[in-house]
Amino acid sequence: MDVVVLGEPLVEFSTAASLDRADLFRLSFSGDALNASVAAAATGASAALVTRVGADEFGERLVRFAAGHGVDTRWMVTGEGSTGAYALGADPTGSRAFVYMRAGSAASRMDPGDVDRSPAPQAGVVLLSGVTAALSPSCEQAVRHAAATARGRVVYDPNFRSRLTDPEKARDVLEAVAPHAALVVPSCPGDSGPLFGTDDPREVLRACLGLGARAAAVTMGAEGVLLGTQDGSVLHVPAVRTESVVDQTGAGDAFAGTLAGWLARGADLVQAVRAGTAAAAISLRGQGGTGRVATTEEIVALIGEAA
Ligand SMILES: O=C(O)C(=O)C[C@H](O)[C@H](O)COP(=O)(O)O
Repeated sequence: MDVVVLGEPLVEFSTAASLDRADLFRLSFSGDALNASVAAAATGASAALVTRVGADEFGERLVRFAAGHGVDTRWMVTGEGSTGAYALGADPTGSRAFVYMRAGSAASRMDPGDVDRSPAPQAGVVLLSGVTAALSPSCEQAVRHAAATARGRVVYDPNFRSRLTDPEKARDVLEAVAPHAALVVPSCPGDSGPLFGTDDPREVLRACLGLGARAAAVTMGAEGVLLGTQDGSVLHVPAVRTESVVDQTGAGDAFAGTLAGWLARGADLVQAVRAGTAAAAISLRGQGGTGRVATTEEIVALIGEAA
């Protein structure tokens, strides 16, 4: 398997209105792990999502949705607990608001055994996230175990969510995973404040490398990506401009999933980051986490090179 993603797919109820007023929601499917695995599969890499869904209609639909996007669903198993869901809307300031309905969900019951039963240890790239680690203590163990047992490259997206965890716990997981990571992809701002106490991207980069990650790609939205490696090289990769921004949800996951797919297909780090920035820009054109998935042709047209 080229890419294995571990985490929780979610049913998504989204609206452009504010959550305290909206009465019509669009139903779709998201969650950081699903968004990333769909993006990885779209690169032409083989990509599996390792998770559990509930024995309910939404669980079945999530599996169908992932399969429809080319994700290998053999390790999306049915377990106790319900399928997780979230509502996405605008908050009063105009930025996005999330409400989670995922406590005790089937995916939150994953444990290190789910990793051992999956192709994660042998995969070319294993993509892990702070959201997955924050779901429950057993999920945190699964993330730590997946990082420690991966023979391929580990990519870690801290994806800090204050509604799921606190900075101290999130930093603990990051410190445990970073020494195993080929690449850490923190957002700045976003992950940077809670995890590193700074919104200076160069400091965030230094901190990630200081924790032992072989490379770090600090994502800065419209400011692009700051990519640095242990040999001291630092490169600024500009963002790909896009005019029609509908919704930013899932842009970070599209970045991570796409770069994981390109890395697994033999691209170097710089190419993979460039591909990720193109996929992130295209994802801004769709509503929700999977509303607009970039094709390889679109990515190649934007960055002028192929994996
Ligand atoms: O918050 C969670 O747990 C989710 O999984 C919901 C969203 O789909 C992702 O969070 C989007 O993540 P970004 O790519 O950073 O926009």
